[in-house]
Amino acid sequence: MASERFVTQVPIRFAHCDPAGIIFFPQYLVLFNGLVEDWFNNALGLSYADMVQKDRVGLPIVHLECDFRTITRMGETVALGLSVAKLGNRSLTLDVDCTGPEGQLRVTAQKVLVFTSLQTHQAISAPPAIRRAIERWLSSSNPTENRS
Ligand SMILES: CC(C)(COP(=O)(O)OP(=O)(O)OC[C@H]1O[C@@H](n2cnc3c(N)ncnc32)[C@H](O)[C@@H]1OP(=O)(O)O)[C@@H](O)C(=O)NCCC(=O)NCCSC(=O)c1cc(O)c2ccccc2c1O
Repeated sequence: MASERFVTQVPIRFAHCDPAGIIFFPQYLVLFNGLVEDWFNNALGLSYADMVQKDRVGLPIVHLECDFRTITRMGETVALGLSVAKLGNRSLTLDVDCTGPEGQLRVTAQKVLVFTSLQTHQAISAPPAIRRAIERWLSSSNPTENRS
């Protein structure tokens, strides 16, 4: 699939870290979930809150692979990046990563998300408006740097 990429800068705070001042590993998963929300809101032009609260569409994770390569410390600002590996029928596979201020790769991960009905908690086809927005973003020529 196309290699369009969404990037956002995130300050690493006290609450992200263990007593050693190093980011605690589950926090990466929280940050990567926020990255998906930011991608919806700021790159796809879709409100993630509306998807969940109005449309009652869920996007739970069903598969995760993660490599932790270098530590990240409190006080650093890191870049979180996202690209679409595969847009399936009911699933969306995303490659996400975290890089340090000097561009060192800290974490790489691949996650598979599934569109669900929040009424039934069963898988559903990707809603057409979401599919169209992702396809439009994939075919656009400029990588998105989130500046919010
Ligand atoms: C999500 C499920 C209900 C899916 O059930 P099932 O796997 O039976 O569905 P299908 O067989 O139809 O498959 C759909 C689709 O997904 C692909 N797939 C399924 N499993 C995997 C896998 N392990 N690895 C790779 N791919 C998989 C499959 O190939 C199909 O792809 P197509 O593109 O071909 O259609 C069920 O799996 C389930 O309920 N799982 C538990 C999910 C869970 O509890 N996750 C962890 C916590 S939830 C969470 O973190 C979460 C995060 C959010 O951001 C949310 C946002 C909004 C609402 C809720 C959120 C949320 O709960």
